[in-house]
Formats: sequence, C-alpha cells, structure tokens
Amino acid sequence: MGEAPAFYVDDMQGSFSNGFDLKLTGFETAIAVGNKTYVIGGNDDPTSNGVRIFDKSTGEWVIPTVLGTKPKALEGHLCVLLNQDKILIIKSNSNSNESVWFLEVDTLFIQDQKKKFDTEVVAWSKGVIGDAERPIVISGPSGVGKGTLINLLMKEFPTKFGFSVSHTTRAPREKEQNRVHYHFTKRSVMEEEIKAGKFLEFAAVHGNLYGTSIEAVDVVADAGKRCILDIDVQGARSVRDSSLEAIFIFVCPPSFEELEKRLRARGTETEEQIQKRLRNAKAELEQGNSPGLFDHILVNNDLEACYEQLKNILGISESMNIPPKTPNKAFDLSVDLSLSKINENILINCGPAEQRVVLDLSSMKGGAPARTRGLNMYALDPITDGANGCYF
Ligand SMILES: Nc1nc2c(ncn2[C@@H]2O[C@H](COP(=O)(O)OP(=O)(O)O)[C@@H](O)[C@H]2O)c(=O)[nH]1
Ligand SMILES: Nc1ncnc2c1ncn2[C@@H]1O[C@H](COP(=O)(O)OP(=O)(O)O)[C@@H](O)[C@H]1O
Repeated sequence: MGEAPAFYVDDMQGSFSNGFDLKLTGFETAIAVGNKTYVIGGNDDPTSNGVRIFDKSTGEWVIPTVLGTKPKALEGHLCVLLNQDKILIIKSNSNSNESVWFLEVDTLFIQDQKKKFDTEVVAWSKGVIGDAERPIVISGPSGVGKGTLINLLMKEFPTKFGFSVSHTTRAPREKEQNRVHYHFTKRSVMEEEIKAGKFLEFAAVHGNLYGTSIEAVDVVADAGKRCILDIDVQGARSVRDSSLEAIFIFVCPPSFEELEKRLRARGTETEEQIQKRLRNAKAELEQGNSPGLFDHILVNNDLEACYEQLKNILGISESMNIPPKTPNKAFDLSVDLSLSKINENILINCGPAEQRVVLDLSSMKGGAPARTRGLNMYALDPITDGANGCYF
C-alpha cells in the first residue's frame, strides 16, 4: 500500500513507468501527459480536490481547479491514460456506480496568464459500466399510459430510476408542479436556451415546444439513478442520433377507440386539444411502428400486464427467473491490480488469482456531453482467454 501500482501501458503513454522523480504519498498514483504529471488520489481530505499537477517545465506544483464532483474515496484506485485528454480511473472495492471515473484533461486552460502559478482547470466525470445503466426513452401517443407506467416504475423503484424533467411551453395542468412534472417556460426563453446549446433534444408537439435539457439528464445521473425520458417520436429520433445511448420503448394503445376513451377520461384537455392529440396520434403510431427507431413495442391493454412487460425489458421483473442481461454487479476488484491497454481494451489483471477482466473502450460512446455511459466489462476465460460474456 502507499505505492503507485504497476502499470503496463501501450505506446500512447510512451515512457510511463513509476519512475517519476516524485514522491507519491498515501494512495496517490501518477500519470504523465506531456510536460505535466497528474497526481491523483492522495489522502482523502475532503478539502482536497483529488488532483495535483507537477509541471516539469517549471519544476512547480499546481493545485488545479477541478470541475465536477470527485470520486468519494480515491484509496485503492488505478489510472490509465486513454488519450492525451482523458485519464481513466478505476476504483477497486467499490460498487459499480462508483467504480469508473474519468479525469478530463482537455478542459485545461490557463486562468490568468500573469500569475506565476497558473491555476489549471480539469474535470471529473463519472463512467458507468454495463447496459443496466442505459437511459430509457419512452414514447407513444398522448393518453396511451406513458406517464402511468413511468409513475409505477418510479414508485416501485424510487432509488433506481429518476425522471428527466423536460421543459415545455404548454400551460401546466391542474395538478402539475413546476420542476417536478415539467419546467414550464416561455417560448422565447426556451428558444434562447436551445440556441445556447442547453438541450439534448427538442421538438414542437401538439403546438407547443418540448425539450430535454442536458442538465435534466445529468441531474438524474448525478443522483446515481437510471434516467427515464418521456418524449415524443421526433425527440426519440433526435436522441437516437445523439451521444446518449438509450433503450427506446414505444407504447401503443390496444385500439384507437381505447386511446380516445382514455384521453377523454383523463379530463385534462379541451375538446380542441383532444382532437389535435388524436390527429397527431395517427402519425405517431405509424412512426412508432416503423422499423429501426424503437427497440421494444409495448401494447398497453391491461395495465398490470404491460407494466410487467416493461420490467421484463428493463431486466427487473421478479416473475422472470432469468438474470438481467447486464446485472449491476459490484466491481469488487482487489487493490492488487495492474492495467494494460491493448487497442480499444483495458485489461485488468487481478492479483495472484490472475483473474483478468476487460474493459471495452469501444462501448464508451454515449452519455450526455462530457459524460461517458455504458462501458462494457467482461471476464476473460482463464483457459481459452476468450470472453465468457460475463458483464460487470
Ligand atoms: N421531444 C420531446 N417530447 C416531449 C418532451 N416532454 C414531453 N414530450 C412529449 O410531448 C407530448 C405531450 O406531452 P404532454 O403535454 O405532457 O401530454 P400527454 O402526453 O398527453 O400527457 C408527449 O408525447 C410527450 O412524450 C421532451 O422533452 N421532448
Ligand atoms: N392500461 C390502461 N387501461 C386503462 N386506462 C389506462 C391504462 N393505462 C393508463 N390508463 C389511463 O389512461 C389515461 C392516460 O394515461 P397517461 O399515463 O396520462 O398517458 P400519457 O402519459 O401517455 O399521455 C390516464 O387516465 C390513465 O389512468
């Protein structure tokens, strides 16, 4: 303990070894990027931001300004340079929600050229392992029961799922609360915010503007929850084209007549609004059922049965005896680790038992900007060296 772990890193890191002429204390590890050496970890003093930088060209230490929340405890971590702007931090003995972090070096900038010790800015961002964390996009015509299904999910699993609170220019309904059901906003304000790049997606629906802000998704992810987006088909298409790797679910009514009945029975719209929603429903149903956009189509006939199917899709159904595809297994690696990077894979060698697991970097796409989602990880079969398909 107390020593930086051994690294075996490919050419990208060039001369990396633990041969820094720096004394590392506590649980610190170090990574060189150009002239700078990033020292990560150290004592878990809550006032520390978890990073200090040694600038070889000046021989000075810089305590950078760090954006984002740092990993809770950096004791027992390993790090590897992914490219010149991102350091991957893997924390051992930690649950999967906390085990993979990135230190974004590309956010570096000099705050004040005149100061002798420039304060640099770096950013922490959290990675997530496995499909189990993928956000869920739920679409379907007005009145089909999306909100009802989402409410059931949030009630049964309040710590697992979080709702992405959209912005809308429509007026609130009687029981709707600002910032809980929607961020109710003015069209001019929302248009400005869209221009400023604050939205992951937006669309005009039933004559109003609706959109998912990047922050809405981030808030849920920061709470360690899986994000649910209730958005229309156009929005789903935009999310498909975005970096957010989601699961796309389309909810259909058993019949058009039943949809109309539910919409009327809900009693939240005027006759004119109901007519508009029903007209739009026809196009939405056509698009929703067209191939390529949605991963799953649910028919919401019997609510209980439909909810059960939704949970099956999400791998959380109690009635199913098969394990979910990507269980949220604890990432319980010993501190006795080494890392190597081979092309798009990080190989983690775990101690004397020689257990080896692979972190597949090619799966790193996804996540709201500046975030990383859905890192796949699997164990290598000790005999064949082939993947055994086990996800962590
Ligand atoms: N593209 C997009 N659509 C959204 C968003 N929020 C809600 N919607 C969709 O807008 C439509 C109308 O929503 P709403 O006014 O709450 O009426 P409801 O569907 O009848 O409950 C629904 O299809 C929602 O899925 C969003 O952020 N983006
Ligand atoms: N399977 C179902 N059978 C009958 N009524 C339903 C069913 N699912 C939802 N509802 C009702 O239909 C209405 C519309 O549901 P809601 O969740 O508001 O739809 P959406 O969010 O898709 O607009 C609500 O009054 C809800 O209670």
